[in-house]
Amino acid sequence: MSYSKELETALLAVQRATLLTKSVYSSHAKGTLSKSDSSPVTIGDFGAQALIISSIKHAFPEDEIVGEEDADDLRKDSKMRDMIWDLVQKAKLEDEEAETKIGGPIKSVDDMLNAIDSGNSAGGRKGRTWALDPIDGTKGFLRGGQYAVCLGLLVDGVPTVGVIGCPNLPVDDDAPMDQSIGFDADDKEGKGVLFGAVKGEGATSRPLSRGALQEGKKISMKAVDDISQATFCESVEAGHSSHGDNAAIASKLGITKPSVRMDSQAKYCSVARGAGDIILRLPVKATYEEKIWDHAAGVVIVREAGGEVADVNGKPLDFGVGRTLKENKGVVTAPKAVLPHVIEAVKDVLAAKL
Ligand SMILES: Nc1ncnc2c1ncn2[C@@H]1O[C@H](COP(=O)(O)O)[C@@H](OP(=O)(O)O)[C@H]1O
Ligand SMILES: [Mg+2]
Ligand SMILES: [Mg+2]
Ligand SMILES: [Mg+2]
Repeated sequence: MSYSKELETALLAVQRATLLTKSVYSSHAKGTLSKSDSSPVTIGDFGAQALIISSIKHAFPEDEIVGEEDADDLRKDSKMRDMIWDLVQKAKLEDEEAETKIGGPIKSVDDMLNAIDSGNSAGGRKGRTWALDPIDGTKGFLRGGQYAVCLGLLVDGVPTVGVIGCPNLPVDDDAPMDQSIGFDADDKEGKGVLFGAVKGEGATSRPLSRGALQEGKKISMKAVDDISQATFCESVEAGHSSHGDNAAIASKLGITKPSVRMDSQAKYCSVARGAGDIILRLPVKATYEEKIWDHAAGVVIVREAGGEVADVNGKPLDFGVGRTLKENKGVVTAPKAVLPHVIEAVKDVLAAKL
């Protein structure tokens, strides 16, 4: 079946939400709270979740949504709630037809809080479920690094549509992947990319705009003939991915170039357009369960660009078991043809640690 309406809705919804996040990114007051797992959340995360869920509910009222955030803290904190309401009202696409397609503005504060809380689906194997990460890489967002607004559609547990907005990546698909950021609030610097993919139909990138969608261009991964020349990427945060294990695996593969460290699913987008080759996310803690919203959209984009993902044991990622990837450990991404080789190196390094 065709997913053209799903793709268009997701592209517009993510694009509108990036406008909100950009306004928070360039302001000093990010309204940061600490969540129960002591990870940060900002007014940008809440506002983006409200806008995207209201877009999905407008176009597909029956669909389930697994969103990272909930509104519990906001129901107790009127100052924070008012800051978010202000942001949400200002974030509008400058194209009436586009804005109408995603339902127009949210009507009231209660509707905004209810939208945020509609991301409470338990997920699962049956039916249509959107996995939403309103700001992925919140720590990068706070540090002035990369971050991404990520929305994936799972159909019977299978990642089927993926859309990611990366306001701080260069528009040029051939730009090298480095850590230079330099965000420009007036969009003068050629930064801000919107990636999209539908299972079986390929992946595209287009510049983020403030109105109607720009035209998309096909993207694809680079072929890796000599794995020792591959570029590998990993999280900036050592608490999210074991830099030591990642380095040992790279060395086993003969890779001598240092890793490129980047926050968020901007990593998936970068390798999907050939700016890097391999992503290593080796678990830091054996008990950590990866969240489906941290991977669903990126997995569709990377697969449609010629890549494949698996966990550290080479098992396919199972998105149909709830809000987390509890049947998997870690995530490894590479061009399809070389993934088995990378997984062998991962297994060797992990076995040597036992
Ligand atoms: N101990 C841990 N291991 C792996 N991932 C973790 C983690 N603690 C938090 N994360 C996840 O790492 C994500 C960011 O990934 P990256 O390091 O690639 O930027 C966070 O997403 P959010 O920023 O959306 O909360 C969070 O869900
Ligand atoms: Mg978070
Ligand atoms: Mg995330
Ligand atoms: Mg997040």
